[in-house]
Amino acid sequence: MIPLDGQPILTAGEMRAAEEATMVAGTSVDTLMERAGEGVAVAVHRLAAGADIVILCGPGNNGGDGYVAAAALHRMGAAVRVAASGAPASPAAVRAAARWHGPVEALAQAEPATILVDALFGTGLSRPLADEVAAPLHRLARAARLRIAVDVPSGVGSDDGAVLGAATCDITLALEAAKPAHLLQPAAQACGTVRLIPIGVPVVSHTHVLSSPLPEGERDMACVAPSITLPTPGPNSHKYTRGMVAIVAGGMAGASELASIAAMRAGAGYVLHLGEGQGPPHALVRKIFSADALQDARIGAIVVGPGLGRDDATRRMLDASLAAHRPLVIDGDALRLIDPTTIPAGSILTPHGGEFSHLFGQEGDKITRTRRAAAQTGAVIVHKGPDTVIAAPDGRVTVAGEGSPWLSTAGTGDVLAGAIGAMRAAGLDPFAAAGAGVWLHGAAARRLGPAFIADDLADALSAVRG
Ligand SMILES: NC(=O)C1=CN([C@@H]2O[C@H](COP(=O)(O)OP(=O)(O)OC[C@H]3O[C@@H](n4cnc5c(N)ncnc54)[C@H](O)[C@@H]3O)[C@@H](O)[C@H]2O)[C@@H](O)CC1
Ligand SMILES: Nc1ncnc2c1ncn2[C@@H]1O[C@H](COP(=O)(O)OP(=O)(O)O)[C@@H](O)[C@H]1O
Ligand SMILES: [K+]
Repeated sequence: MIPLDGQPILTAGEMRAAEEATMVAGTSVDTLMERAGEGVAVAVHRLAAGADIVILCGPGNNGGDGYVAAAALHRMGAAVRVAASGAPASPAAVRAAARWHGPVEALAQAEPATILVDALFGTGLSRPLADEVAAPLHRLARAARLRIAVDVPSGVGSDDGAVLGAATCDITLALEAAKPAHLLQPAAQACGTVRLIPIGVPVVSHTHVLSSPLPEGERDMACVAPSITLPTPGPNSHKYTRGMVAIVAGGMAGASELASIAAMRAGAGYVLHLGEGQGPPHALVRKIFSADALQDARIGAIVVGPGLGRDDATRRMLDASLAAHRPLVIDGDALRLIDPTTIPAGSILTPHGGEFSHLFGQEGDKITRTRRAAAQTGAVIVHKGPDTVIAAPDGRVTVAGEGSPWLSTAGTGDVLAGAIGAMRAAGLDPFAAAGAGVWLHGAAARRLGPAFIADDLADALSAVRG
């Protein structure tokens, strides 16, 4: 069982194409189903620790995996039963079902078990679950102590993360690759903890789960997405090579203060706070805002938008920021003021859902929408939320799975903007800087645990810098 960190994410269509290519290369669908079912059985056997198991099998290949797993668990000596929503329909599922020699209970009358394995529908689900399937699924899920989904919980939209009747599971065993539903809400919540079971289908994708930073030596050995890097000072570093970040302050001073402190704590060598105000930290360099102050060629990133306000004066500050021709992180109010056709290529935009819809509309799933917005603007888009999607104009996407729901507190977005500014000013390209900032932000939140405030989060960035 492999964690999702850095793994490719494939849509149902991409997964089918990868599976077909594997079959053309000589591996039969039965072999793939065998590997899937055996892998699921090994994991379930370990998780069940001797408790009784009921496997719910659907009509397609997800159900086929269930029958294979049931036969394998029986061979392992587990107390396993099968309940089916109907007869197997796909040819491979028919062959798999023939290998299960025990009784098959009707789903509607199935007795509960301590361990529920949900193999009703996988990536092939094409419409919401009918009541006659959803009702017994939920009844059996409520009665079980542990709920394990095969590939995806039955009743989620694999590509868009919609919930179409699924019962919430504790563990999802994803076959070969992550699917968007494992990361995108609300389906991700129905998945519980997601672990991968490899089944020997080579997969490539432009979409990956955001990976943790890996130490230098381990990078080539890990067969995952390019890992993120956190820029670290060397013996010859000085404050400007570590990155100078200018933060444009506006009417709501606290927000830009948070961004400034976050930039410092994320590792910037020099943070220039352009606005009124005084007080600690003493290392923060404060200057009144002027267009001239943004002309300093050493500035490696300008963060504009946190607490900026939306009046004519702040619009001029945004215009001056755009005219400075320095790398930009555009957040908050600046996302409401900006004309999307004037966004300089190479900028990083950090919209939450509302800001994103205002700029780019709402059509399509979150990954597709974000990728399209990046291609349209030439900017890296960090589409925030419990399932933050980061898209580059060239089509690369990473999705951050593990945040912390405690991030849903005022000011945490300002902290993120500052952290990304620090990464960009240190020389990372916009996509890498966005990924590094989002990772630092999530890691700091997880470290803090419950009920922190944005000020704590900014401070905690130092501790997860590594
Ligand atoms: N992609 C791969 O490499 C592999 C995939 N396998 C499994 O195959 C699954 C995909 O299999 P399928 O494409 O057969 O699809 P599913 O098994 O997910 O379900 C498709 C079947 O359910 C029906 N159906 C769809 N929505 C329904 C609804 N709401 N109510 C009632 N019936 C509905 C369809 O008409 C079809 O008969 C994966 O999730 C995975 O578990 C494995 O068997 C092995 C390898
Ligand atoms: N439920 C949640 N789970 C995980 N992360 C969340 C959740 N809610 C918000 N976040 C994260 O918290 C930050 C909030 O940013 P934003 O909405 O701009 O807030 P603010 O403007 O108050 O700073 C974003 O990084 C977002 O991804
Ligand atoms: K399933």
